[in-house]
Amino acid sequence: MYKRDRIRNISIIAHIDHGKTTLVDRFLDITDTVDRRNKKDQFMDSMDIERERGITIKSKPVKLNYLADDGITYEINIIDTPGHVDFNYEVSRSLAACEGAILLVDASQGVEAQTVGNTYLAIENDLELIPVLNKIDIPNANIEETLAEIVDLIGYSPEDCLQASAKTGQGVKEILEAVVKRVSPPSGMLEAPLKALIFDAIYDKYRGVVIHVRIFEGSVKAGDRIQMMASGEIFEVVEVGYFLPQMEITDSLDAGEVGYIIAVIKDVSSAKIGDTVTSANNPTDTALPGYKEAKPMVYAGMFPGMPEYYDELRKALDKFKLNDASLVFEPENSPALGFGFRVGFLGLLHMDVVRERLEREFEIACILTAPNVVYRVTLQNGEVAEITNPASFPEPGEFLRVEEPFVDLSIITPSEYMGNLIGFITSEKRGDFKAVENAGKNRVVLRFEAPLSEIMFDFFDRMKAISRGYASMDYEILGYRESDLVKVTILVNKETVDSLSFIVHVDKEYSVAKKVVDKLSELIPQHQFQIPIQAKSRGRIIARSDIKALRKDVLAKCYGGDVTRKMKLLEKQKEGKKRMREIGQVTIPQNAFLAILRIGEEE
Ligand SMILES: Nc1nc2c(ncn2[C@@H]2O[C@H](COP(=O)(O)OP(=O)(O)OP(=O)(O)O)[C@@H](O)[C@H]2O)c(=O)[nH]1
Repeated sequence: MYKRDRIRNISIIAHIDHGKTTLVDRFLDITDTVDRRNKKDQFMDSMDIERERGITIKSKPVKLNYLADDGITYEINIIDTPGHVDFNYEVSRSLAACEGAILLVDASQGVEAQTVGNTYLAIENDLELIPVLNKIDIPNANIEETLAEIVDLIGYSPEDCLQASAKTGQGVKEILEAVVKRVSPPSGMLEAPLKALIFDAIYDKYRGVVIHVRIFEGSVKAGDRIQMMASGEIFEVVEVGYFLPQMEITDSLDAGEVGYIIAVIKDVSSAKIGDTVTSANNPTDTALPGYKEAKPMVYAGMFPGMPEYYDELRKALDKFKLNDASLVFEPENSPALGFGFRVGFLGLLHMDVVRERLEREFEIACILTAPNVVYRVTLQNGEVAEITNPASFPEPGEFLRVEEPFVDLSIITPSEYMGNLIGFITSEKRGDFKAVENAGKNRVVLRFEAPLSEIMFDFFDRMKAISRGYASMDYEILGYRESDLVKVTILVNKETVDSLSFIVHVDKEYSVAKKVVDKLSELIPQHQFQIPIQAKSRGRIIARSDIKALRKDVLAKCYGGDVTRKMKLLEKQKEGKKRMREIGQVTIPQNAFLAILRIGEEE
C-alpha cells in the first residue's frame, strides 16, 4: 500500500460544548499519541482565555497513528475548525484541507445553527461526512429526535449515524474505524510542482512564523525555496514536520500530508490563510481556489487611559499583529480621547479576545469605544468612501447615498418561539423574513436578511431570552445595500464627545438616542455639578438626560479609618483612572464608551 493511501485528513464540525475537545482527547488515548505524563486536562484547548470561556478558537492540528481492525496503521490528521461565525473564512480553509469531517452533535441539545452552517461549508468542499451523536451516556439524551434532525440536515439514513460518548469512551473506536473506511485517502501527484494550502499560521518567538499546511501536490523539504502565490514573497525552508501534536521534524512533507513549514518568516501577514505555497524554482501554474483577504467587519477606537501609555499600546498591537493577520489598526486622533488607534476586527468575539489579551498579557488597560460596521458612502462628487469611524461620517447633504453590510441570517428554534422571534427581528432589527423550513420534530429554521449592524449589537442575548435559551444563530455576509442612516453625536456637559457618536437608521434615531443618553447618565458618575447629556442629529438636539450634582468626598467615608484603607482606596482610584477619561470637567468611565452596546439590556 502506498503511504498516501494510509492517510486520512479530517476535521470535526461541532457546536460549542458538544464535545469536540473531549472526543479528540479520547482519540489521543486510544492511539497513545500524547505521553500521558505531559498531558494536560484537555489537549486541544490552548489559550487561557479560551479555556476560561470554554470555547476553542483554534487549536493545533494533530496526527494520530491508528492501528485499525484491518491490521494497517493509518495516519489520521485532525484539523481543528474555529467554532465561531467570526472565523468562518478560517473554517472554510480548514475544511478545504480535508477529505472528510466528523459531524458531532450533542444528543441532549440537538443540531444547532452553527453546525448547519459549517455542515454546508463541508458539503461545498465535497467532504465525506460522518455523523456522530455524542453524549449518549446522558440519561435525558434525545437520541431519536437528534437522529431525525441529522437525517433532515444531510439526508443520511439513521444507520449511517454513529453513537458515542466522548466522556466514557463508548463508541469512540468505531468513529476511527468509520474514518478509515468511509473517508477517501488524499489524491494528488507527488511528482507535480509543490502546491500546499496554508490553513493556519502562528508566530513563535524563537522560530518565526510556523505555517500549517496541507500538501496537495509535490513535496517540500528543508533547503527548498518556496513562494507564497498571493504575495509573491519567496522564503527558504528551514524545517518541515508533523504535529504529534508537539512539532516533530521530518525529512519531507509529501502530497496528501498535513504538517508545518518553518522558513524564517517574520510576520504572519506573509503567510496568509488560504494562500497557496509553491516551489520558487518550479512553480505550479494555478493556485488552489478559495483564497480571500480576511477583511475586518467591525472597527472600534482603542485609546490608552493616559497619553504616556500610547507607545506601549502601539508596541502591544504590533506584537499582536505578528500572530494575527486579521487584525488591522491605524493611528487615530480623537479630540475627546487624544491619540489612539482605530482597530479592525473580524467580529465582536475577536474584539473581546484582543482586548482581554492586551490586558492580561501586556497589562494594558485601554478605553475601547463602541464598535461599528464599515459603511460605504457615495459622496456628492461620485467618490466612494469606506467609513470605519462614525466621527468621520459625512453630514447630510454631503453625500448621495450610504450603504451598509447585510447578512443572510438563519436561526434554529423550537417552533413555539417562531412568532416572537420573527416579530423581534422584523420590527426591531430591520430584518426581512424570507423563509421557514422544518428541522426535525418541533424545530424550524428561520431565514432572514438583515443589516449586519443589527445582529452584531444587542441581538444574541435578546434572541436567547425570547427562546428561553433554545435558539441558535448563524449568518453569512450578503454584501452592501443602501440604507437611510444618520449620525448621532453625543454632548457631555455641552461638549461633543466624538468617540461616543454612532450611526443609526432614521427610523430608530429618536428611540436609540434616548436610550443612549439615559444609559450614559447611569454610567457616568455624579460630579459636584449637574451634567447634561445630549444627543444631536442633523443639527438638532433630539434627546437629553441630566446627571444630578453630588456633594461628597471619596475620602470622607474613610474619616477616622485606618491609613492603609485610605491608601488602598487612593491606589484603586489611580488604577481606575487609567480607564477613565476627563472630558472637560467630567470623568467618563470605560463602560460608558460601550453604552450603545448595552441599550437593550433592561428590556
Ligand atoms: N456526559 C457527557 N459529557 C460530555 C461528553 N462529551 C463531552 N462532554 C462534556 O461536555 C462539555 C463540553 O465538552 P468539550 O469537549 O469541552 O466541548 P467542545 O465542543 O470542545 O467545546 P468548544 O471547545 O467550546 O468548542 C464538557 O464539560 C465535557 O466534559 C459525553 O459524551 N458525555
